[in-house]
Amino acid sequence: MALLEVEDLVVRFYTEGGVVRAVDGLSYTLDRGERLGVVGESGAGKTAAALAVLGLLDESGRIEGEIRFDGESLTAADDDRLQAIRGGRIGTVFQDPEAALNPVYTVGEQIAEAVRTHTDRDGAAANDRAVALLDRVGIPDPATRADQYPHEFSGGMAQRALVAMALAGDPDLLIADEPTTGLDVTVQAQLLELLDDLATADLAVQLVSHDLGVVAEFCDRVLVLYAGQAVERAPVDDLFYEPKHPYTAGLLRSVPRIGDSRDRLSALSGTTPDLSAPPPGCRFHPRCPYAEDACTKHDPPLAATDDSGVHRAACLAYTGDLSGELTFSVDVVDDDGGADGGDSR
Ligand SMILES: Nc1ncnc2c1ncn2[C@@H]1O[C@H](COP(=O)(O)OP(=O)(O)OP(=O)(O)O)[C@@H](O)[C@H]1O
Repeated sequence: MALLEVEDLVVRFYTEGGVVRAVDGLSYTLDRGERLGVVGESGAGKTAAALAVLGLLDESGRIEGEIRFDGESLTAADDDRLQAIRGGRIGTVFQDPEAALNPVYTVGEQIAEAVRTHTDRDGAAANDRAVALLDRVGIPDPATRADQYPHEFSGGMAQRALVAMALAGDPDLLIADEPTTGLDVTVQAQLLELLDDLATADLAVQLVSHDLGVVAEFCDRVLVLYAGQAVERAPVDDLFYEPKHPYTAGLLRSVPRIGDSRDRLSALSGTTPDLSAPPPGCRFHPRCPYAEDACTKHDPPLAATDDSGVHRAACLAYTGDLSGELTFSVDVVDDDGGADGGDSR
């Protein structure tokens, strides 16, 4: 049984401008110890999907579908139960660590509070555990640091402290939403190294990121979202070296590369559609260079692109309904960081 099972998830926001279907029929699983990257442009529904799993959508958000964690339905769980799981068996790390810490309590107090809430440790044992967790996430002189306030921490240190807090309940799953965004490049790399060190057979990670480089480096499997739907799902190398969906290929071509003077902006033109009135058929068809008449009528399922079925893409090319062929080329980055000549298929 998978650790996390998401089945036909729909997230709707009720706004003055109409009903926004931020996530529309999303299904995926995450195994124990696995690292799943969730990528896509801004507005793809990455955060809404993560918040739905955590039961953290704001009041205008409504969920349909089924979410199971370790066999237990989270969609059927009451608020108390969800709160116990969240921060306990599912840890979270978000962007903007300074905003996530409370300025009036010391960092150690905040981590100790999470330890008290999610374990049976109390008093001095909880404080000791907080210091041990700060040590675990690589904060030097953790006992002194525990007594400091958030404003005394740099952005990178604050993010480490939040990772420590996320570990308070000894989670099986860490949901990290843009955890390195906003940190400077060196600090980003260090934080990724820390996550790499923590994510073992005992800790699965769902990493939400718009940064394809981060995902390529860290994840085992990748889920590509477009306009609230999964358009491609594959093991990380397959996805980056042999994307099967025109949107993924466009995303990869949009990544700027050192020494490459070609106009990358032409790689993916247009923007994410209005999710209160998405285009009919394949949602990507207005931006797709391969679109045919059929694409305006049929919403393609996430179909197998090979015999094994592990690499799936939602494109009519894989249901036999496209008369043309997909022949996109994708530059891959070789080990020394340069782009090679392109890999035409
Ligand atoms: N609280 C909300 N109320 C109304 N609409 C929302 C709300 N939160 C998200 N949305 C809408 O849902 C859609 C998906 O948003 P979401 O934040 O999940 O995208 P994302 O892929 O995480 O993008 P980003 O990278 O910008 O965070 C967008 O159209 C967004 O405007």
